[in-house]
Amino acid sequence: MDEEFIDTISFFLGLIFTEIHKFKHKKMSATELNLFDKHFSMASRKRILETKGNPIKRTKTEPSSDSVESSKECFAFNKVDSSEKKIFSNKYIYILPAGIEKMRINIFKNQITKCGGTIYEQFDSTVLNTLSFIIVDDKMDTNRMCKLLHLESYPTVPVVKSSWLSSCLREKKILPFEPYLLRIVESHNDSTDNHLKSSTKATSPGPSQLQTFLNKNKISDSNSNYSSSDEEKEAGIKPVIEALTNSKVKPEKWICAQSSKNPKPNFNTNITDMLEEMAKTYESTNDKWRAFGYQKAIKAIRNYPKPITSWEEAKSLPGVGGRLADKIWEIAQSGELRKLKEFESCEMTQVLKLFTNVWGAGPQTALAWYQQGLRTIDDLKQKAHLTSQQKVGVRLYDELLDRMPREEAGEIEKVVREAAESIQEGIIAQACGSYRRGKATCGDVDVLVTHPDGKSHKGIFFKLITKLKESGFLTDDLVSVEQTGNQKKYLGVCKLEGPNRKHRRLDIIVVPYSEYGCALVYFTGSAHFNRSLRHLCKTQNMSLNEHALKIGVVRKGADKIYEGTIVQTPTEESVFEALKIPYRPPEERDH
Ligand SMILES: Nc1ccn([C@H]2C[C@H](O)[C@@H](COP(=O)(O)OP(=O)(O)OP(=O)(O)O)O2)c(=O)n1
Ligand SMILES: [Mn+2]
Repeated sequence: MDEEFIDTISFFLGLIFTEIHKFKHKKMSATELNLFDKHFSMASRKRILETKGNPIKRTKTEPSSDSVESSKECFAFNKVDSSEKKIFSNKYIYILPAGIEKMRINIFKNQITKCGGTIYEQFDSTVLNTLSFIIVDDKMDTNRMCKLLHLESYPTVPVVKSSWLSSCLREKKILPFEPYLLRIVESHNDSTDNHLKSSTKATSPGPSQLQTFLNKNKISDSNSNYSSSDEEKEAGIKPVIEALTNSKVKPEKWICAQSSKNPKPNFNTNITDMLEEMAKTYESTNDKWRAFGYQKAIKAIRNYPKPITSWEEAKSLPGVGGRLADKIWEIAQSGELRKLKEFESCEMTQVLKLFTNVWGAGPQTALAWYQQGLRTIDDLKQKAHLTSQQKVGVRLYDELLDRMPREEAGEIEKVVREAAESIQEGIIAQACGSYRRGKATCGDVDVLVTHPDGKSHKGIFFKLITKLKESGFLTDDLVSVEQTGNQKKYLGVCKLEGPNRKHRRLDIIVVPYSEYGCALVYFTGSAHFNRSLRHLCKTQNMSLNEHALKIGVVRKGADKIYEGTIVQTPTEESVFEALKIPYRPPEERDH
């Protein structure tokens, strides 16, 4: 995907996160609850009778042994084997996936099946008669649920929030629906009846028993503002997006306008540490947007000038919605986060984290390995089908995860520089990345190579790599050559001579001198600093990447209609100048 496109999506997503609000739940009275339970128990008895011999197709999820195992841990299903507790026998369940993490859905499905229940993989109105209940995300509201399920009104089966299911699984019994039932949306104005009509689009001829009951008792919800009608939703979000699309960020309002040096103290490290762990977990389970949401919130919390002392304070931060505010508040109050503990005790999450740390393996590969029953790095070594990169990643697992002291990165830079100079006089070889930003430790070394005469860089790439291999410095290749335009990149592993040396990741990038200014900015980073520069560019009809800075770019939405023209930027300083921002030394770009 185009990086600019990702920037745009990330930016708007952040915005939308900020726009989402949570409203407090009102509870049903005991009488209301009794009526409700009575209705549902009657309805479900009737359904069970009806379903005998009913030909409607149901798909039963195959409980794969590993995921059942993992969920056993996730829900503390130990000691008593859950299979002995068939709490969902004769229950036909549909889980509306919107808003529930993929992994959680899989766990639910496996657990329900193990507890004797039947999962409907597909929903359409014909299965309604046979369903026992519908599970929805805790944040779901009635309008949205009806819309997603293509229902004209609240269905005649209980619609229950997923936390009810979690509690049932944990306690190994069917708990009362209260307070987990999804209720009909009520208006903010007083004319409840009117609103009920419009909000539920009560178009069904002769309202159902449930509908009548709800109307009579004026049951109200809760999350009404989160996602109401389409029109309301569009009216709320679209203008904000339009306003932002049209906005021009002035250079002085640029996201990274502050130097990263002497960063503000973080008054909420306990919170950001735990949320970081959550974000990492979501990354390893391929839940990119959730991970992004957490990262955005973490940034806001880091910048917050004092310890967070209330839920409202947490909720007021950019990027923090109600559910995240709940978590922040939970940490602030108790020093713990149940959800994180759940993750930590969940085998699958832990194994996915372990596997996504293998160089060359992403979340999908990690999941595939997990599904094959592999659990440890040794399992991978012995049983997995590995690419050549993953073989290196597995063999050097611990060493490649270890960050090196910056002094060692300096030594590696020196070896590459001396080899390059011995091939071509006057060559420039500069370690960029975290090393150039002055970080105390480096994950890898990113050496940028060029020649000021504008032509001698050509042909150096293969000579340099060969030389470093012959000397035994480069031990493994990950990507032998990756060509983008006029730049060539090598990704591999090196090891300095001497005792107690570890294998380290090394990238070597050879660029023409004409692209050196932009390449230096790009490979020095940080990645966040680069994103902020690209965002700034967009507001000035420019574009920036590792090759060039262009002006006069014409965009329509995420597309570039006109590519613009290259501005000569021979030095890093000239890039900043063209962007109309003051030069920022590398150590002040560590955002
Ligand atoms: N998605 C990315 C990845 C990298 N980069 C740029 C900025 C980084 O600073 C530089 C080097 O990438 P690294 O992944 O090596 O990151 P760092 O060197 O900053 O950190 P580390 O110490 O983890 O290597 O490339 C980027 O702009 N966007
Ligand atoms: Mn690096």
